[in-house]
Amino acid sequence: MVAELPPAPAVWCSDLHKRYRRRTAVDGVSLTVGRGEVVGLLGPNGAGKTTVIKILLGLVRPGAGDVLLLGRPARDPYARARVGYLPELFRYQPWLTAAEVLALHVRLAGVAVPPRERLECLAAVGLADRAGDRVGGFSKGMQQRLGLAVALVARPELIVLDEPTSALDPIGRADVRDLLLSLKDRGVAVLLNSHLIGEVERVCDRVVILDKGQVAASGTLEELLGRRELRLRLDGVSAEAEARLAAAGRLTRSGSSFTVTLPADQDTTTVPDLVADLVGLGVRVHTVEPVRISLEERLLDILRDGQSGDSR
Ligand SMILES: Nc1ncnc2c1ncn2[C@@H]1O[C@H](COP(=O)(O)OP(=O)(O)OP(=O)(O)O)[C@@H](O)[C@H]1O
Repeated sequence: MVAELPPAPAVWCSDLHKRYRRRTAVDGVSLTVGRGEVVGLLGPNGAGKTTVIKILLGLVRPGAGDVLLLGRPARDPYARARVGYLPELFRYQPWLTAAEVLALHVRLAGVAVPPRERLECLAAVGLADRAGDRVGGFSKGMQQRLGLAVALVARPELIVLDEPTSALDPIGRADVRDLLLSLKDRGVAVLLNSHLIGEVERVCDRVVILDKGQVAASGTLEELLGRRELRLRLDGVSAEAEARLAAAGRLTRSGSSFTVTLPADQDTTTVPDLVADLVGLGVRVHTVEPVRISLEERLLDILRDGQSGDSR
């Protein structure tokens, strides 16, 4: 009976609060990260993202609220051993080699990870040829790559990454994106705090937007970005074809340019069906361009709305 229960979410927290003296850092945050889900935490400087992460990991004690990691209290050693963490401010023992740092973290996690697998982990973050070099001689970006390897090495079920690409060059950022996608494929849950919205938009299943210590919005990208527009450039549009376009969604026209605002419940066949019908009605279709509001635009809208309604 128990075996049939679905596994507990990777992260579950409810109504977290944290004050530093008179400053409220976190003000009633609840969120979950499902198994194998990649969730992005977004928000302006000082929104409370790092504080939430530290509460989740048991590094900061909340004033109120409950946390479960992998179904267990955050301080439970079982849960801790299965969580990989890259802190925002990272520093590793400068006198150790990269391989020794990983060996140390594997020992701390109490997991048997053979040296070959540890090397693969260094290779995954682009440090294969630096395994024997001391960390003290690493650039900042290389130390951040090592931090990612530390977060990955003990076969975690959940990885929490606080600004994992802040020191990385564009190739490093692309590597991290690929890494996150491969973790997702392996069913590892990821909580990602990043200011790089494009990065979040590419890899995250869901996004939680924090502002002034509260959840300002959350949902899948579809839910948050909502309606999609389709821009078409067409010739030979009869009244019947125009009616077909209008049936697909709200229609505006400027000469040969048509814009259809598609409803939220459209599926993968909506656009190809529309194009096939238009061609069938004798329309010549020059371009079909789906346009979606970007996460950055949506984030700015949400934060500006919060400011205009703000009395604090
Ligand atoms: N150790 C601390 N002592 C006092 N205040 C703190 C401490 N840590 C965080 N704060 C305050 O809590 C608030 C939230 O900070 P936090 O670091 O969680 O924000 P953040 O969203 O991660 O910001 P950023 O994007 O700049 O990293 C800020 O007002 C900050 O000044």
